[in-house]
Amino acid sequence: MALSGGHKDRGELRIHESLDELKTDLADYIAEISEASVKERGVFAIALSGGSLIGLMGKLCEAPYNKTVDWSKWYIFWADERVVAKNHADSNYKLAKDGLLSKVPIVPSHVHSINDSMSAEEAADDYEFVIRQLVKSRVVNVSDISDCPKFDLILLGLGPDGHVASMFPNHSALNEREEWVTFITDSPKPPPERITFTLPVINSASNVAVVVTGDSKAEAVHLAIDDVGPESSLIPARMVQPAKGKLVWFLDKPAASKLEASNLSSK
Ligand SMILES: O=C(O)[C@H](O)[C@@H](O)[C@H](O)[C@H](O)COP(=O)(O)O
Repeated sequence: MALSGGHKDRGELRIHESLDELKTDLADYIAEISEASVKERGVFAIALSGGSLIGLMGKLCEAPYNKTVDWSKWYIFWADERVVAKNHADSNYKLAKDGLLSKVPIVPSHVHSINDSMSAEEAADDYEFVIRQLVKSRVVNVSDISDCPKFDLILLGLGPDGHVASMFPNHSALNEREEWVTFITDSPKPPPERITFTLPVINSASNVAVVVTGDSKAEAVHLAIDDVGPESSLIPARMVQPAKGKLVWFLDKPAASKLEASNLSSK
């Protein structure tokens, strides 16, 4: 790793020399959390996002991870999903299936994608219901400080506008405190209809990783992590603050290029 660092409440920063190095570090990190969760709870509940994340997780399909990870214990969820058919090019489920899930021995019944035959509102309610049943049976752990689900790991990408999952700047979805899963019909990033985990769910996870590459994200990374004053408080990624869990940023050098040096140290 080129640089690492941390910020008092913005988590651990891992800045990588190359995409290859980032991909290896990300695969190691996910494999370690999977192993620890299976040891502690017998299962591993992971929530994915869309975008470049799935490609950056690609090493998990290769040796040694394809053989060493206990795939039979994985339960897959989506932190956000586009409300389109599962075989549509915009589907985050399809992206993950083609890029990851079809290449490793995950149990098909452990893959919890949204119901794609419903409206966005119905799909959000239905997905929350599914998660509630799995919290009851403890496939998904429960938070000890709220009634929220406590996913073992939630993986997020970051948009150039600072969005995470499908929570966009200045959108009312950011204020949702009751629901676990909400919906939007006016996403500024197409397609417009999406469902998304809410901040209470993201911030109840045991581990949250935000995976960001490329210089188009440098300003959003700076606003999400550095102490830059009031304008940054509206950045959705800055609202990712796990209450008791651990937050880690996986960055490449271009994405980290606007970070203040005081948060970093060479490795
Ligand atoms: O469904 C989505 O659109 C995503 O879940 C979204 O939140 C994504 O993670 C970011 O937009 C980053 O996407 P990129 O990594 O492709 O820029």
